[in-house]
Amino acid sequence: MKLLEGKTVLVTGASTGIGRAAAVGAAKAGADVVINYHSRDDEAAACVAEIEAAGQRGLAIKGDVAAPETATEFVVKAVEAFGKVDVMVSNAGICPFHSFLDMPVETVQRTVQVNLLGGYFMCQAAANQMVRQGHGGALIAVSSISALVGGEYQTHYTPTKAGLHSLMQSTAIALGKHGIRCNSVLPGTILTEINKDDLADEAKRKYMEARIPLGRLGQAEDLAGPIVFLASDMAAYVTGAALLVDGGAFVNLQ
Ligand SMILES: NC(=O)C1=CN([C@@H]2O[C@H](COP(=O)(O)OP(=O)(O)OC[C@H]3O[C@@H](n4cnc5c(N)ncnc54)[C@H](O)[C@@H]3O)[C@@H](O)[C@H]2O)C=CC1
Ligand SMILES: C[C@H](O)[C@@H]1OC(=O)[C@H](O)[C@@H]1O
Repeated sequence: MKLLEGKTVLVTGASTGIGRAAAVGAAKAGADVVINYHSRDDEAAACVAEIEAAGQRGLAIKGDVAAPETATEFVVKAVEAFGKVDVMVSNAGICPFHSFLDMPVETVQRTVQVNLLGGYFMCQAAANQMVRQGHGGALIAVSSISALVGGEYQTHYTPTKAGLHSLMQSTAIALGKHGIRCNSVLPGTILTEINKDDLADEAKRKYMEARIPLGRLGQAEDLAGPIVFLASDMAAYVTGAALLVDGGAFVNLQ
């Protein structure tokens, strides 16, 4: 029996990067998968094709996670299509690198709305559905190593990642009585579109690589296993936890 057989997994921001790897990983582990995506119809369709190639049902629903109604609609459409929601992977996020002293108000507001409030509304909508269903579930937030450390050009971003980590701790308490487990993954530096421009700087990329005991930057697929694990019954007694997936970067002080 596959780890996620019989489960319906929802993933936000899944047309690219970590979200897509999580969606495809969940399908390979036997889940039907519904993805949220913001704008890239072609990439969303390609993700659904990968889910179907793994032998599972897939569905893509467009929407901006910053709008609370997107979360309600996402869950309603997932239930209409596949009957239930067992897992919510709240992954959608942005990181427009910018210096602190002249940070535009709109950049701060949008980053908080997408990363933190988007995650909040998605997890809340999924949890309400899970409570109605009455057989538990799992919420997984894609937080970051940046929940634990700072970034000079990420003063608007790192608080949202700390916020998601904190959200999973509080929802673990609020939802434990309903059998809903709440955990976060804390990726290190993973090569995706979100940091393509930042890591185009060869010196920065080499510096980041040199800080990682496992000797390489991460790939989106490195997150699939940890997310599938936390979604699965193998993690039945894991809640309120945060799993670093960073090649050892966080512990590498000297
Ligand atoms: N790449 C990295 O080094 C790390 C990434 N993360 C987090 O992982 C998550 C995924 O990012 P990546 O896969 O790295 O980059 P990515 O840019 O490939 O993925 C982000 C996804 O979120 C979607 N998205 C953005 N705004 C949205 C909105 N308003 N509504 C719906 N979807 C929206 C994008 O369309 C994209 O598919 C983000 O939350 C990011 O903060 C965390 C730690 C490290
Ligand atoms: C986008 C950044 O490269 C990435 O985002 C994170 O959360 C990591 O800590 C990296 O800074």
